[in-house]
Amino acid sequence: MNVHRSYPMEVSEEGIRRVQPLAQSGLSRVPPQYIQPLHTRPVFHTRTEPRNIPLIDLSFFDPTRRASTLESIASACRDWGAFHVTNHGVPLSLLGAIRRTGRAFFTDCPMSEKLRYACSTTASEGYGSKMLATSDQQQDDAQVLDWRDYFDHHTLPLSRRNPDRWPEFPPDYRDTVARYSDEMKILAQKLLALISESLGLRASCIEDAVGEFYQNITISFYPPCPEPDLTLGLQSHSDIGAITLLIQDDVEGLQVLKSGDGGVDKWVTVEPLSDAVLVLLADQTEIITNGKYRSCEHRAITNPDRARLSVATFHDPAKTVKISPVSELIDESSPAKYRDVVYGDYVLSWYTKGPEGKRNIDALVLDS
Ligand SMILES: O=C(O)CCC(=O)C(=O)O
Ligand SMILES: [Fe+2]
Repeated sequence: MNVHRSYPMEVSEEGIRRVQPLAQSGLSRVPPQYIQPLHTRPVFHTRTEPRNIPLIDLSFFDPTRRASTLESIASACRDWGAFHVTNHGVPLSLLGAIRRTGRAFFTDCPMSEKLRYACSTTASEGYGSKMLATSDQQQDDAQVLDWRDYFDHHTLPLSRRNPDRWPEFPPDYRDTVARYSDEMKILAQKLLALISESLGLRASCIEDAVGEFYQNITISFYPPCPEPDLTLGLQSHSDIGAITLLIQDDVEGLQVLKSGDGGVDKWVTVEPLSDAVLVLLADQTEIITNGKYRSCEHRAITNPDRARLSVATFHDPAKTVKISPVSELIDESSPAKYRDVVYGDYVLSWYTKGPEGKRNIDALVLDS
């Protein structure tokens, strides 16, 4: 059966299936390409033992609080690779504005208008949904699609920023994304400095290793899904750059993988906190810190009732930058654990092999 043709309504001109019209078509079962194999399906657990990721208040003024904040950052980075920050300096009205404008684009813009911004390759800017990577039907049948549409913006360096390629609706969309980009850059710098200091490094150490930020902002929209136990909004992955700053609306869905006692990993749902920003360490920070801090594996689950929105701001090195563990963290008793990698090669391998879990960074681990 040609499954592509059996759901004609939601396939756009360039052949990419958008999830939102599919969800709105009132189907009671998801098409087969969205069904996860048994081992990656979300297992719904009763929340008898709620566990929250660490919450760190960045408003320290006296030296004693600064020392304990650095200590909290160190343990959050070691144990989770993720933490919430409050009093982060980003105006709360701007967090509200980007959630509002992002949601308005997805819910109030007609599809014909959205498709003016359609992007057709995974790395390009614009309105997208996960695509089948090949034109080979058999191979396509083996792939699983995410229950998600998104808009990706190239925001920094300024030479990559062209707001004409972003939605015109709602009217403050472009200005909001540009202001949000600038604020997130400042916060990412502040956080990389604190993360460096929490390892006893000079404040600029990790930022120096990353170099000028290549920043992308992805607004993800997860429509309600009729079969949440069979699907994922976004498959499990770690982000490939240096540091990701994420906000969500009030609908739960993001989960982080927490390694537990006895080597048992558990998915923990990240509680939506409207004023907080979630920090996710990404793969290049794991390499730079020689594995002292690990990147955070995460995924998004779906729900049957409410659409969910998140805004992820990625800060990556330039493609030409060589990433390696910093010399300050290497000595005889703690040798380099990762081989050097040119960031562009890392990205290429990610797009070739796919994001599943953390297998890309695992390929760089040196034998001890
Ligand atoms: O929607 C979310 O909360 C996660 C988004 C994400 O992980 C990503 O875009 O890389
Ligand atoms: Fe991610």
